[in-house]
Amino acid sequence: MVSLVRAGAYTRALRSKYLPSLRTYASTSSPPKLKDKSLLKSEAYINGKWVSAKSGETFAVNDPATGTKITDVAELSVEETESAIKAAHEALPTMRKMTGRERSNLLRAWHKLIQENAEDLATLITWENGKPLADAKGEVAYANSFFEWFAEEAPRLNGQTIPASGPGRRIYTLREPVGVCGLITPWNFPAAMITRKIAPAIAAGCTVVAKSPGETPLTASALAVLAERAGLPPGAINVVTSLKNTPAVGSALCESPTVRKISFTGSTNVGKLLMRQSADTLKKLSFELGGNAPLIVFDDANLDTAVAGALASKFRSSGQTCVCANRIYVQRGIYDAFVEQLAAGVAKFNVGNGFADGVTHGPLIHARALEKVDAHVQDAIKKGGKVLIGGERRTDLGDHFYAPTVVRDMTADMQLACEETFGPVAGVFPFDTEDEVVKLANAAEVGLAGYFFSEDVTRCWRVAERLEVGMVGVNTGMISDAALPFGGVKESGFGREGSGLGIDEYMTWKAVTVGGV
Ligand SMILES: NC(=O)c1ccc[n+]([C@@H]2O[C@H](COP(=O)([O-])OP(=O)(O)OC[C@H]3O[C@@H](n4cnc5c(N)ncnc54)[C@H](O)[C@@H]3O)[C@@H](O)[C@H]2O)c1
Ligand SMILES: O=CCCC(=O)O
Repeated sequence: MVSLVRAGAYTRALRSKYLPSLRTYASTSSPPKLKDKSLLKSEAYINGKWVSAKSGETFAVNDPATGTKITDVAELSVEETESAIKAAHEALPTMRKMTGRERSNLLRAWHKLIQENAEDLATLITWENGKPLADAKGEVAYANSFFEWFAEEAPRLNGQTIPASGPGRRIYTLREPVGVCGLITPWNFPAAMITRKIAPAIAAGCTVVAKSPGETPLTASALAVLAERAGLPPGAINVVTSLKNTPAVGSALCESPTVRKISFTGSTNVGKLLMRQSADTLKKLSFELGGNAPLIVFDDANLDTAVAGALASKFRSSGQTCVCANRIYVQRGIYDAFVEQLAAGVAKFNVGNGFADGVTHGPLIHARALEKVDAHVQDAIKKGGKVLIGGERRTDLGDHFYAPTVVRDMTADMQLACEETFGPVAGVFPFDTEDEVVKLANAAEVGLAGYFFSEDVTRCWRVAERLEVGMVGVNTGMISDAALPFGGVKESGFGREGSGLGIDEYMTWKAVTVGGV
């Protein structure tokens, strides 16, 4: 409590220092408008048709900034998921028969439509997810870059010729689409998480049943409207919407013998469940799961670069990305200067409704997310952490807002050290030596992203190799790129999305041996 009281005074001091740029916004009053209203869909998309649930059931999609309902969306059942799987299966020969160039052209047409409708797509993202409109526009561009990237990959699905071990035989390989793919994605990037899967699947010649996130289904459905306009054949892309029925829909996808591949982005616990459910049909799997990224600042770092990197990585989407820095380790020689400058950077944030001008950070997705964030902050305070800024709910803005927070004097026994917060809390831990911090960084069960800041080139090589993660940012807090092989190690899952590797997740290698040559 004492440290919170002090934090309040400190926050006020920082705020008054930066007041000219510090504004907060209450909820905007009128609902957002789309230029093309037909992009707002309440139905699911199966076999080229927009369908309601046979049961008539729906679920509400709410604006996390205001709590108001945007619309009701069809709550699909297992039976309807099975009809989507059937449609995808029937569309498979059409997609397989196309040349890579033809599939590339479909992706290009879709890419062009996304560009043309970028503003509406960004509006939908901000509306259902809450992130600031500028970030939502950035997400649309990022999401669309996967169409461009995999449109370029589709015509180049080359196999190999391999010299055989004995005489008279020749070996060559064919790369073939794996088949019907079940895609399950989360709410934090309503566009990019789904395009990162659909684009390589279509490029490879697969068909898909995408289960859109229950919290944010509207962006995925708008993308399906554009897929239809781009000329994707019926059944090639199916979008199943559900909230309450999500576990049943998920197991229908995992247990179906027709579905040959599951690609999932979400938490490690749900990933483990889906892996168990997929075991009986031995599916190909790609899992992009939870992270708990370490961000390390060595004494020899450039302080400004390190602070900018930490602010960008930690507070992107209000801390709700799987690659957000979660544990910030700072060497003792630079510790006090770093935490001061980090808190000063946070004081410049504008928290509010993502549609309001100048807002840099929006709400969290739902009440559960806020509870976890607050529990991590309270636990840190109880164990000796000192809140420099934030540390409280912003009930003045709405039910889902949490003040961006910096806590210093963090220790390894705190919850935030062991669990992904998935919210706007920067917990800063002091350390003394490189060996010590590498050990701390690698102590997590997960290993998705890791970051460090140092101007010593030999250290840069060494630490990049020592971190047990799938992706490392050296002197940068921003790593996301369609060109990057995105994925983790340990309990962050397996498989890579984007890059030259991403398409292989949707293909199989067939080896052909020709005898009597
Ligand atoms: N590695 C990555 O690329 C990546 C990206 C985004 C989020 N994540 C992780 O996701 C987590 C945050 O999202 P969350 O808490 O909503 O995760 P979550 O696993 O609870 O839900 C993610 C999505 O999975 C689906 N889902 C949930 N339960 C399911 C079930 N029983 N069967 C089938 N599908 C189910 C839902 O559509 C949901 O939107 C964090 O751990 C974060 O690190 C990872
Ligand atoms: O949240 C996970 C994905 C974030 C990204 O692709 O940058």
